[in-house]
Amino acid sequence: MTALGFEVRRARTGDVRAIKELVEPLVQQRILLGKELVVLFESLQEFAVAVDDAGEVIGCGALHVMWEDLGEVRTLAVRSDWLGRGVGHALITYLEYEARALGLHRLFCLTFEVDFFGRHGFEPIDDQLVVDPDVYVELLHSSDEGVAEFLDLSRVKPNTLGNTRMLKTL
Ligand SMILES: CC(=O)SCCNC(=O)CCNC(=O)[C@H](O)C(C)(C)COP(=O)(O)OP(=O)(O)OC[C@H]1O[C@@H](n2cnc3c(N)ncnc32)[C@H](O)[C@@H]1OP(=O)(O)O
Repeated sequence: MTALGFEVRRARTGDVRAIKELVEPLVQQRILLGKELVVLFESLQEFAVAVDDAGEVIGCGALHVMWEDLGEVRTLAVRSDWLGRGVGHALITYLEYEARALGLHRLFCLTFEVDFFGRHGFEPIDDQLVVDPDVYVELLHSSDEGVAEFLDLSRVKPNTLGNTRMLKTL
């Protein structure tokens, strides 16, 4: 038994289907960007999961490296029966630790959960460009949809409507 009834650990291949199941309703509500199973397997090393004492996945979150100093928190979700019990806090704490270990100094997120991220030190950045113009041009070469959202490209605008762009300095 763990003290809080759950623990956060690096994700394993055996967690991927549970992650997909956990995020699917949020994808349907357009809260999270949808990812096919193959994409989840391919980005497995980015993921952390929260598991209850029975080993069931009750939360997930991912850290995507975008540039030398810049990363993004992605796909943070907690199962509805576990909300408000510190699982989200534990996941974001884990991802921030990983970010620092990787040498990142800034974390971006695009979210409706402004209060939650605000309490964890993220601040809204509106339309502010947070990378130098030369880095912006480099990032345009990325085929990643999340990076396109970060760059606020017009083709992804339907995905980002109503979300708040936030940044935290680590
Ligand atoms: C970048 C992106 O991924 S954006 C997408 C973000 N995710 C979503 O929008 C999906 C839907 N939302 C969720 O899944 C969740 O609401 C999350 C992930 C945002 C937060 O997860 P939760 O596990 O509920 O967060 P957590 O329990 O840590 O904090 C929520 C509240 O519980 C309280 N809480 C209760 N117990 C604890 C505890 N032991 N430790 C910390 N906080 C606790 C917190 O104080 C907080 O209260 P507050 O909101 O009044 O400040």
